[in-house]
Amino acid sequence: MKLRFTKMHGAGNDFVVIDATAAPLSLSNAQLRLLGDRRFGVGADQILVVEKPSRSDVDFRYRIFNGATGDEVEQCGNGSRCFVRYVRDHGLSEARTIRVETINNLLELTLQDDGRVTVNMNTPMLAPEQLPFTTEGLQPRRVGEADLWPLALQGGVVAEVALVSMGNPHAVLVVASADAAPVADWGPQIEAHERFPRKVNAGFLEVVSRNSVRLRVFERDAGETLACGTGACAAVVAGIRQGLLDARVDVHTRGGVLTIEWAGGQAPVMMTGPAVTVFEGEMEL
Ligand SMILES: N[C@H](CCC[C@H](N)C(=O)O)C(=O)O
Repeated sequence: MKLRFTKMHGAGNDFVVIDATAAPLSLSNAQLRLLGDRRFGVGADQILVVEKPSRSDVDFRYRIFNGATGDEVEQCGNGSRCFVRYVRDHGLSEARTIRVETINNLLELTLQDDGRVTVNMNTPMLAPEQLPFTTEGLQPRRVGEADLWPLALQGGVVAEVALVSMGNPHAVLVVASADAAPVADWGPQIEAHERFPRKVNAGFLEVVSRNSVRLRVFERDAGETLACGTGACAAVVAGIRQGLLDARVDVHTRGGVLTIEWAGGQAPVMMTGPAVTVFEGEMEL
């Protein structure tokens, strides 16, 4: 089958985007992994499939698959911004604000005049069972409003993590230096830790000031990406709850800057950042 696709990125987190609004598309796990493969396929952190919505009060539905495993996931912040650029550039919508459903959420996204996209990422979920995370036998350490959970890693190392779900699960560690953080060593251990039955995205957060942070994320089923949108949201929520950050924070990732705003409590997390089309292509699948 010949498949048309668009290659995009949001702050260096890259995607293959496919239009399935005209006809349903069912890609096998092997086909999804081939699309994501950086040697034998197109190469991308995630594959995004744009579909017609399942309900009348929403404009589109979009599905997200991690490129390395072909597994479907609940949420993708950088991907949601690229989704908006995609539907506008491909004439699928003229609207400036678009409502889109994912497998477990409903997002409202707005294309800004400067070309960036603002996404209402909804209220963060903070209960361990919402990630899920198994807590038995563990006692968290309270810092501000946040519970920091001790994760036993190899070599007697204990990593204290704050837990935040943005629809997908995140474990956030505060570190002295993002550049020097042991992302390659601790990232996979946290990602696959037995207390996360559905694995987890691991964020390494360096607080530069109350309005500026540096962040690296070892993503679930993707490894370290240049940016992680839901990871940036989770990190800012974790930092605010620990009393380290104000309500509006610039998150400096290796691929670019995302601006995250959260007023606390049940307020939604608002994420603003870039969405770039790199090229259009076609692949025999
Ligand atoms: N690896 C993530 C999905 C992609 C999230 C990330 N690319 C973003 O921008 O939020 C997970 O398995 O939950």
